[in-house]
Amino acid sequence: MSVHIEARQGDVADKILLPGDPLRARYIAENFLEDAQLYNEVRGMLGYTGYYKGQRISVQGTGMGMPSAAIYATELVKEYGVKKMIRVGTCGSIQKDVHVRDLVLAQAAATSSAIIRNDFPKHDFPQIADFDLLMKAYEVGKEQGFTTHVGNVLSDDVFYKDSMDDIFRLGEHGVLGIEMEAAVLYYVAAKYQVKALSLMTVSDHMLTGEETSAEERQKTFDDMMIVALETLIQE
Ligand SMILES: O=P(O)(O)O[C@H]1O[C@H](CO)[C@@H](O)[C@H]1O
Ligand SMILES: O=c1cc[nH]c(=O)[nH]1
Repeated sequence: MSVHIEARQGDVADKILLPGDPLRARYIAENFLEDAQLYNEVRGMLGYTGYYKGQRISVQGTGMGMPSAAIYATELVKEYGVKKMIRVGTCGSIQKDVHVRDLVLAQAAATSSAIIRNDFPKHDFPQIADFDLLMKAYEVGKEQGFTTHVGNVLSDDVFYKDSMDDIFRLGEHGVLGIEMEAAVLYYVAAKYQVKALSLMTVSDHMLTGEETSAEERQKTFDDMMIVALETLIQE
């Protein structure tokens, strides 16, 4: 057991998917994994281990925001020996040509979080994806015919913002979308020398207000899971 995960040693696979929403973890376990076993219910942050195409894979909810994601990523790596982590999340687009339902691969993540700045007050330490995971996910996305964008995202501490001015300025500097966890996932991976990648489905559009139906959203989530799972087993 670790502080926030009640799994026993060996219950968690060394390859893991990390959705923010614990119910997305359950959805993945029920729809993509064979023989999935629940290993965590502490705080309702569901975690499962099962098999995808014969390979042992886990899926663990991380909650919303960087403090929560950092807790789960750290315990998974330090206490359970996880080596490859892929976040399967959602983001809001801040680019005209990045549409709702597209897939965003976070090559890097800017952040407003103090977590990294507190550790490195004198350095701007870039948060980057593992190159092999990134390359493989891009290849899989293209092979599957999914609209796949690669670039910077913003991992923000604030969901309800008083002003979008800075966010849209980041868009003018090429940032593709905003979400709340990728940067710290990359930071934990760098700290403990493991591999991490963040994939996001665009759930809403901050510039155009573009929306999608629940059914379409579900289909796109499924596309993202295929990219993430195929990447985890091939890389
Ligand atoms: O859908 P998830 O993975 O939770 O990701 C996004 O959704 C949440 C905000 O609604 C934040 O966690 C953000 O990063
Ligand atoms: O707009 C959005 C959409 C998903 N996640 C966020 O953090 N913001």
